[in-house]
Amino acid sequence: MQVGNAKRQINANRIVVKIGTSSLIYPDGKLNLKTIDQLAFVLSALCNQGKQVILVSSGAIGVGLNQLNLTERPTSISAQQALASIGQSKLIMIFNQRFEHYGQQIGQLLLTHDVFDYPKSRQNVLNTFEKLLQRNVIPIVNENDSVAVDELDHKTRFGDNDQLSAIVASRTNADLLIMLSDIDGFYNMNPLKSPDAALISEVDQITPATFEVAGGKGSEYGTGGMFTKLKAAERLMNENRQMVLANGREPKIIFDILAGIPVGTWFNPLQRKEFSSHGSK
Ligand SMILES: Nc1ncnc2c1ncn2[C@@H]1O[C@H](COP(=O)(O)OP(=O)(O)O)[C@@H](O)[C@H]1O
Ligand SMILES: N[C@@H](CCC(=O)OP(=O)(O)O)C(=O)O
Repeated sequence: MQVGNAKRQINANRIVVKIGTSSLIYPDGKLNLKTIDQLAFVLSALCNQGKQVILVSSGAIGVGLNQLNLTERPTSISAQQALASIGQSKLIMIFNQRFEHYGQQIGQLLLTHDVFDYPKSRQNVLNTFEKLLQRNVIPIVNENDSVAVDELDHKTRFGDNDQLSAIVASRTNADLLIMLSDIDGFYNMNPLKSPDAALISEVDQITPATFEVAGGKGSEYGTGGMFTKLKAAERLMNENRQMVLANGREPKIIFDILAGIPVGTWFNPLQRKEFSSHGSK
């Protein structure tokens, strides 16, 4: 782990952006239209610049709660799956409206684990991603919460969109995963519990000690907390890919990230550093 302020070397053409529920919904359950609109603007602008963008968006259950004026997440699986069904259709409708405003087409992909487990369906979904990206369409991905189950003999759930976004970034051979959350980045202690926690600007390898400072979720609406974000970063770094974790409050931060400005936490694998320090890239 390091703390640094130098300009970052980020050359990304195919980018996966993941946004968590806590960035899309205010603590009182209302939709954060400002963030949603700015996200649509930024991603549309990137497409106009010739970048290929995939959005992994959480929020189905949160928006479902909002639609039914509920403040607490129900405990039963069936109630959560029903809420996801209500929320996902509303969420994609809002995205569609906002992206249309910026002249940007979107497509929806709701995925379960088995889609990636079986070679044929994996290839089909990867073909779909490729076709959408070739046509300058932004695929908007979420887990298919309304059908996903997780039983001993029937594991189809991803469980969280942090892992799903890393799988999508890996399978689509993306250059970068930008993970937007309700926190400025990865801290050396859980900032909710330790006011003295310091932001780590760069992580070049993830060790068991890294996981020790990862705490749980920060809000009613989050799910995995920092642990699942580190698991996502670990998966990507093992494949020599990069991830930036940053605050999603103002999605314009994505422009800074792509310009190499040191915001958030840059998970930049050691091999990549060694590679570039030899002047090969
Ligand atoms: N070491 C840490 N650094 C930063 N955040 C942490 C850390 N440990 C725990 N957290 C918590 O993780 C939360 C982000 O995860 P989560 O609530 O699941 O958000 P999201 O909806 O964006 O996935 C932060 O709000 C923070 O409270
Ligand atoms: N698929 C679920 C979100 C799961 C999830 O990982 O949520 P989050 O921690 O907010 O990214 C939903 O759309 O409600």
